[in-house]
Amino acid sequence: MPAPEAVLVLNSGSSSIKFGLFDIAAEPVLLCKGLLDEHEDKPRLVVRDAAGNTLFDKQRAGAGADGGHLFAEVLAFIEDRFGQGCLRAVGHRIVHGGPNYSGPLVLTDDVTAKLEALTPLAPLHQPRCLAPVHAISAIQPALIQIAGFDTGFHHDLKPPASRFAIPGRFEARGIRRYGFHGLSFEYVAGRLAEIAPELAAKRTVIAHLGNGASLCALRDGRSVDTTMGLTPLDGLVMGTRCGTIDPGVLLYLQQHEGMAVEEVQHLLYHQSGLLGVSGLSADMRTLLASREPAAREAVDLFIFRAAQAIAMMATTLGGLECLVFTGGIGEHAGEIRGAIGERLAWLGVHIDAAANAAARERINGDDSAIEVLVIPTNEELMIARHCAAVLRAM
Ligand SMILES: Nc1ncnc2c1ncn2[C@@H]1O[C@H](COP(=O)(O)OP(=O)(O)O)[C@@H](O)[C@H]1O
Ligand SMILES: CC(=O)OP(=O)(O)O
Ligand SMILES: [Mg+2]
Repeated sequence: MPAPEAVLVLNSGSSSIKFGLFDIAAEPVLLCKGLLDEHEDKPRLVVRDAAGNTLFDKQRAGAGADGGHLFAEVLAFIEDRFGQGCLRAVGHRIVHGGPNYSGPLVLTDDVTAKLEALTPLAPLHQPRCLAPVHAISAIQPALIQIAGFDTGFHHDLKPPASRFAIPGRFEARGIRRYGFHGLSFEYVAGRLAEIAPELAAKRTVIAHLGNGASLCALRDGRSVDTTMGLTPLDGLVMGTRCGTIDPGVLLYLQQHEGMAVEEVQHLLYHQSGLLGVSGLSADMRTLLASREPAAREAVDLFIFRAAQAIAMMATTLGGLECLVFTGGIGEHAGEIRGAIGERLAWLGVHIDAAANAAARERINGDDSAIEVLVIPTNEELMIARHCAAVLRAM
């Protein structure tokens, strides 16, 4: 078998790095996927084939994370299995593109440095997205690396959706609403057009409910509003992030609770959201299984705020015809989808209990005024498509 023309895609999240290897000779096809877990004291590399069978699972004992070494192992595994020189490029999910970057592009040292300078706008994500870029260029300096931006899909967001109600001079300095999860929204919007072309032009809200969570309002398949802002801290309740909060709380904490700026940042990014409210876990599965009242309170707040925000997006769109759930919670937690649907019954949402429990693609009841779908996201495939386009243009 000839060596494939492959791209390795890295999706660096807040707790682990997912990756996919794609053959990009034609429409990208997944060759294998896996997980790089640098957390705790035993870095772990797991590789599975496209069907999910484990090809490689190695947990190395040893003190401290050693991310660079894990990347060397991934690259060696790929060459070993798929042939020397098969790798054309590495694609990365970069969370913040700032005002200057939206479409996929080749990461030069200059671009990487400019993206690094955006770290204050996504402190939880940006360093974790960029660390693999450095690690890989140290191992294989000649390998092309390509960025796909989470902010890119919202690039055309316009006022009033893009504006904060602060003086315009701040906007001129790039302090505006950007939005995130764009690779996921772009993939899901494309998939929606494939599986239900009649819905492609409908007023649609996509709910990406994962560890991070946000909504996107789509008109004619394009983003016209979203719940995240300058940073991925705004909007919905998330695993460890607070989402929308009275900005007066931040001032109060600093002025009257004696908290330093860094402590407030840590509180809002790492200790809030589902984890903060429940005092138990950031993981929706754990909370749904718990009998602790505080766990229930966290789940109820998540549902309340998600439903409120969907209605807000519907107002942007001047109505709602289609609602799509995606992300770890959106795809797997039927209880959460059902409860959000109940709170939106007044809007004409009716989720069919049996279809929802079975996580079918279409979960609305026949009498629902709004189509409700579950579409699994695939950020890695979206990045692979972007990489293929960049390589073709080179
Ligand atoms: N079967 C399930 N039931 C409820 N929640 C689930 C289920 N599977 C995954 N989740 C939740 O999905 C969230 C992680 O979402 P995911 O999109 O995978 O996160 P990430 O942003 O890290 O990619 C966690 O809160 C997890 O508990
Ligand atoms: C932007 C964002 O919130 O990403 P994640 O869901 O991976 O945390
Ligand atoms: Mg995610």
